Amino acid sequence: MNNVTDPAEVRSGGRVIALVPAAGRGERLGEGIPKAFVTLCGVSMLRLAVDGLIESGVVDRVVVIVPADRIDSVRAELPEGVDVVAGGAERTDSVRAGIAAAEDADLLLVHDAARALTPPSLIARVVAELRAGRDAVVPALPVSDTIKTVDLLGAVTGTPDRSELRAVQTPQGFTADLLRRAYAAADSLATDDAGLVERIGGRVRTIVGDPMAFKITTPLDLALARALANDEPIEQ
Ligand SMILES: Nc1ccn([C@@H]2O[C@H](COP(=O)(O)OP(=O)(O)OP(=O)(O)O)[C@@H](O)[C@H]2O)c(=O)n1
Ligand SMILES: C[C@](O)(CO)[C@H](O)COP(=O)(O)O
Repeated sequence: MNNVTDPAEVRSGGRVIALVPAAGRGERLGEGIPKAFVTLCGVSMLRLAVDGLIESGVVDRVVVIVPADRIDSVRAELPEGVDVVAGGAERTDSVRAGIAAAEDADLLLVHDAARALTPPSLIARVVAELRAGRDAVVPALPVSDTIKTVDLLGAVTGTPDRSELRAVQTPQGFTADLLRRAYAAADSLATDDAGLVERIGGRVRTIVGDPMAFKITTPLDLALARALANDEPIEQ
């Protein structure tokens, strides 16, 4: 086991473990099965996401987090060496389970099975930023719509300056120590892992994301992903 503690060594030779939360229900997709097991070109989103991480060449170990009743079938489907653990009710719970299983990590990536077409080059760029000295790195893209804040009745309460807004993607990368501290301090759920790091005062750096890393959430997203998976090589 690599047990690097020197910060410089963490950067240069530290062990990278990627967590792939895949225990969601996929209610917005509405396919009737957990989303990570919906297929593109006959391959599950989970398998595509794992393959992308492996193809990036920058990940030492992959831990997937799945519904408890899928553990055995996922072990059979995924390449040998990929670890499989049970998820929880919310994404934050599932990531927490993955962190517990990644005790030998120096650097942690948290990815979504739902971002099945993420190019390996994006994964490599996130790890390169961590190795260059960043503690928390998230891929992000400018938003193309105007974003409004609203109250519970739907009345508009504000229009944030769009130039300051970004839509963030995964994988999000962290030093393992920082992410563990963020999760230890978390007393409520977050919609992304960087949000928990922000809550403990961590500095999170964005890098330019990739449109192919979009999250397959709705039936329209799935139609787009299936069209892209048929028409394009997965690697960019
Ligand atoms: N309890 C949960 C909820 C989500 N996820 C994972 O987190 C990623 C992003 O979540 P999302 O896209 O919201 O997936 P679902 O929760 O499945 O979608 P929905 O909210 O529509 O049910 C997905 O890979 C999903 O499987 C998870 O591991 N455990
Ligand atoms: C983590 C995430 O993919 C970053 O954009 C996103 O916040 C997950 O949100 P979801 O509602 O759980 O899909």
